[in-house]
Amino acid sequence: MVDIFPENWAVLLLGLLFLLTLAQLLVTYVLSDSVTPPAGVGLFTVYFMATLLGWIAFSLQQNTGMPMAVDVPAVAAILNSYLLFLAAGQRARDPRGRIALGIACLLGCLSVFFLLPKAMYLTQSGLSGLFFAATGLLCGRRALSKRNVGDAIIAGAAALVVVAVPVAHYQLLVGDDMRLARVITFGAYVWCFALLVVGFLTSVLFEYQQHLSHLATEDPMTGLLNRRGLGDTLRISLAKANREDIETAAIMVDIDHFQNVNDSFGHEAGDYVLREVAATLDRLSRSSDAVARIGGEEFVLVLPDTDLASARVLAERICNALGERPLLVDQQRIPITVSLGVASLRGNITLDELCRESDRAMYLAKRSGRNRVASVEPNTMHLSNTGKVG
Ligand SMILES: Nc1nc2c(ncn2[C@@H]2O[C@H](COP(=O)(O)OP(=O)(O)OP(=O)(O)O)[C@@H](O)[C@H]2O)c(=O)[nH]1
Repeated sequence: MVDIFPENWAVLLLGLLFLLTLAQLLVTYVLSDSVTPPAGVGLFTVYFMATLLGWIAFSLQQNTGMPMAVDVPAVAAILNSYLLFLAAGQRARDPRGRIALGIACLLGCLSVFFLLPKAMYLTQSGLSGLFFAATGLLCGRRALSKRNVGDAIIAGAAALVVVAVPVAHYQLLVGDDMRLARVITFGAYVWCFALLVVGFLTSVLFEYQQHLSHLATEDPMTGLLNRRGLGDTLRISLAKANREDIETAAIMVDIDHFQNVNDSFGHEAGDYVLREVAATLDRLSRSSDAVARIGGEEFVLVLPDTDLASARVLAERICNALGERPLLVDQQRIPITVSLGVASLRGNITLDELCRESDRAMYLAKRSGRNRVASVEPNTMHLSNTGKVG
């Protein structure tokens, strides 16, 4: 037990923790430059830096016997564990408990001026255990909701301290062994800190990887699928449709004279129109349909297990919903209409074929005056007579 007493380990551990913190800071620095920096990255960075300073104060006190007017390491431990709770709350976007635990933290820090060492130790480790328990709850919940293993590691690290504190208190209060109590909490803090660094890095990198895979399959402006995402989403349902000879329909949607919107109202208004159209398509389609933006002002809906007549009904509904009243952007009314092409295929079909056929129908709608629905069946074409002149 002597070997792991703080006096012997502090300097060695300090080096290890310093390296871990450096690695964490490096990754944080790289990721914080991205458009959407990871949630809580600022407070977690402050926590890691502050904890390192706390370790330095601790090893100075232990190894040099430097006299300190107040128990600085104890205050640092209370403040740092509260900081960790704040960082976890920021990452989980859950501010609950900040004020109540903040008051507890303040009282704990002030108690350093009038408590004797034993009572001070119990107060400090008790409060730290409380803040770590709250951190563990926040990160555990986030790990479940986001399915992020990094948050689970952070929760596990916090649980280590939560378990160690009552064991240490027992050794002190029942066994009257202050030295053993301190060894237990010290060991738990060190392992916890190392696990926290690993957990935070894992959590952030895991999230970053998810973000990259979204970027590859999602249109960032509208939040709809992009071409690749559409292919990924439909792989299974198209394979099923081919195997069971089920009909699949597609609706190609193209905004009419969109260039005029950009020229007359500006690109920002144009982007707004794209987002509004995307939202309407998303709202009017079923959850089993796949909606994607596959070009500048071109969208496609793929409707599994849907025949041509049903797909036309949806297309007419979209045409009417978008054309019935102008969009309001910055007090300006922007009238828009769309041309829609509907196709339905069965047999051994591919996404490319569905897009090609619905595109053919959409061009028929454009050529026939826009703001209408046209459909194609193999070798046959139908033009909507419900389209309105915009
Ligand atoms: N604001 C904005 N405009 C875009 C975006 N992508 C493409 N565009 C614009 O969309 C317009 C497409 O113009 P065209 O292909 O000529 O089509 P159109 O003016 O809609 O004419 P028709 O399709 O024939 O009715 C161009 O002006 C592009 O600059 C985008 O992400 N944002």
